[in-house]
Amino acid sequence: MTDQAPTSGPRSTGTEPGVPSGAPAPAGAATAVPVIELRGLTKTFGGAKALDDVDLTVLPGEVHGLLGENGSGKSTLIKVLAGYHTPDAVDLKINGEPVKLPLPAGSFGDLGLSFVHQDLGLLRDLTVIENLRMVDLAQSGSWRIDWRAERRRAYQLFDDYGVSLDPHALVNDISETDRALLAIVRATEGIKAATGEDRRGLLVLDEPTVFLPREGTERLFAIVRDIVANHASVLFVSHDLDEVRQITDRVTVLRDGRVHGTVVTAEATEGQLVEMIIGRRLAQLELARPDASGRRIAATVDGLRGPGVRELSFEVHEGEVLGLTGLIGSGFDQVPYLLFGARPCAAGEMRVGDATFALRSMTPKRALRAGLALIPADRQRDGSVGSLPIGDNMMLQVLGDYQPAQLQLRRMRRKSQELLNEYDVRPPDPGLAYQSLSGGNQQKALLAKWLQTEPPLLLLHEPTQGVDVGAREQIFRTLSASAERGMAIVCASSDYEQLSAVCDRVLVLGAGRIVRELSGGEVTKERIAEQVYNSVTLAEAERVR
Ligand SMILES: Nc1ncnc2c1ncn2[C@@H]1O[C@H](COP(=O)(O)OP(=O)(O)OP(=O)(O)O)[C@@H](O)[C@H]1O
Repeated sequence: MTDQAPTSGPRSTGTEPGVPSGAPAPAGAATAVPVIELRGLTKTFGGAKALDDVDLTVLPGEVHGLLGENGSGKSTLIKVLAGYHTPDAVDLKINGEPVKLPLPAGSFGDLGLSFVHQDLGLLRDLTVIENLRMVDLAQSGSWRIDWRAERRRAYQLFDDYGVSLDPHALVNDISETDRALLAIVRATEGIKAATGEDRRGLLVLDEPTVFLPREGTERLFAIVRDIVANHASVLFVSHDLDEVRQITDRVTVLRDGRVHGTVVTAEATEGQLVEMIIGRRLAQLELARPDASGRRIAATVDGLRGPGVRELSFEVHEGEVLGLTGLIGSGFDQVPYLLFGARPCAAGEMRVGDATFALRSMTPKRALRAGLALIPADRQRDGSVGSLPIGDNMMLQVLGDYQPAQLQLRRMRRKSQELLNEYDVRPPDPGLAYQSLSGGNQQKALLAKWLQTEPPLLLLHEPTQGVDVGAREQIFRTLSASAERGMAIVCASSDYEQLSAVCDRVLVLGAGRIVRELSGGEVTKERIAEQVYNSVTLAEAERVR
């Protein structure tokens, strides 16, 4: 059975093939055979139903959004399609042909499916070019690889996509943004190769924009439009409703593993989509905090230089949330890692309280001792131990408060349970492996882990990426409350809505320097966006001056 969207809201199209009138109809789709027709998909993990009798139809030439709260089953659906999970039950047709799941490894490409998974699916110890060509080279059967020709092709390809990537760089050493772009280029090339002249295919993008600053998203959307113009389709998973409304034709909303409804995007307001996703409306978020500019300075950064950062000096007050933003390559996203000693920097000093640190010799250990905490964007790699239970992950940082640990296990478990409930991590079971949590729930657990330590200076990079609209608001409130208690927070983000919701002040970076400071009433989504777009000109003017 399929729940349907409220009748007073946007017109539900159910899950039947066919394009409703009023939708930006993909050419010829009304009569066309669906690219994907899923019926009755059910998947359980250890008795818990992650997907329950799900139907989904994606039409040719359509961008279809897949929405839902954290843990509602979106990635599981995608991993079933990719052959990673074996479903309990499903009927699947691809381009009208019945297909038996799970697909043998690697065979989804032959059926015209291509994926960008949430974790991007790249091998970090290999180079950019090896990741790009991995599958083709493995399947080519040739014993010799002409690396010079491969490099030429890679440069040409990156040029065509307007991305600047070094083919020989190790994937481990490139930025999160570049990794996302690489995965997108690889998958897009995959679908082009698979769909050829008139075969129809599906590019599946599971939260592809979380690592992409605004202009990266625009580049991705241009790629998506190009794909659907050529009659292939895209399944697009995102928590960003602006993006969803901009790029999708229809959306299907999952709630607790079941289809809540499928609607024509153009006929739904943002409020209606929110209500379909979380089952309630969001109240206007007002986080009025006292002005922190007169409070004591919590940290001063002087002359910071490092990869992407040319000369940066700023201070942050106790109780202040300071935002850092900019375009790709402006350096804003490097700052939290450089200050924490997680990436090597060339020069600079930081004063925290009474202590002064040469940033060149900063290490995470010293940073922690100085009262800093870092919540990185790449939670799977940098923020956690995936195979350990959620509870252990959350208590790692405060083990010292529970000594001897063998005798305090029950207290630790109680505390981690409390935190899971407070941060609405689902399922709230401290004994489950951290990696079995959905992406957004991992992020909530990570925030809980660090915020409980009440660090005097908290460094954040894209703190709500992958988090659903309801939980995101809860996180904004938590950050605001932490600041009110005196915590100084530095938040690097390209999410202007997030910055405007939580920040007292925002520094816009261009070419590694501060080009604009916004404070008070200037900290709005529109004003931040405007200044970021102007930052190239501002950075150039600054350089000439
Ligand atoms: N390998 C696994 N083992 C156990 N449970 C799992 C596993 N993978 C997913 N789950 C559970 O299945 C449910 C659906 O997870 P899924 O990752 O599909 O959610 P999602 O909608 O993609 O969420 P998000 O928006 O946070 O990425 C969650 O309760 C999750 O904990």
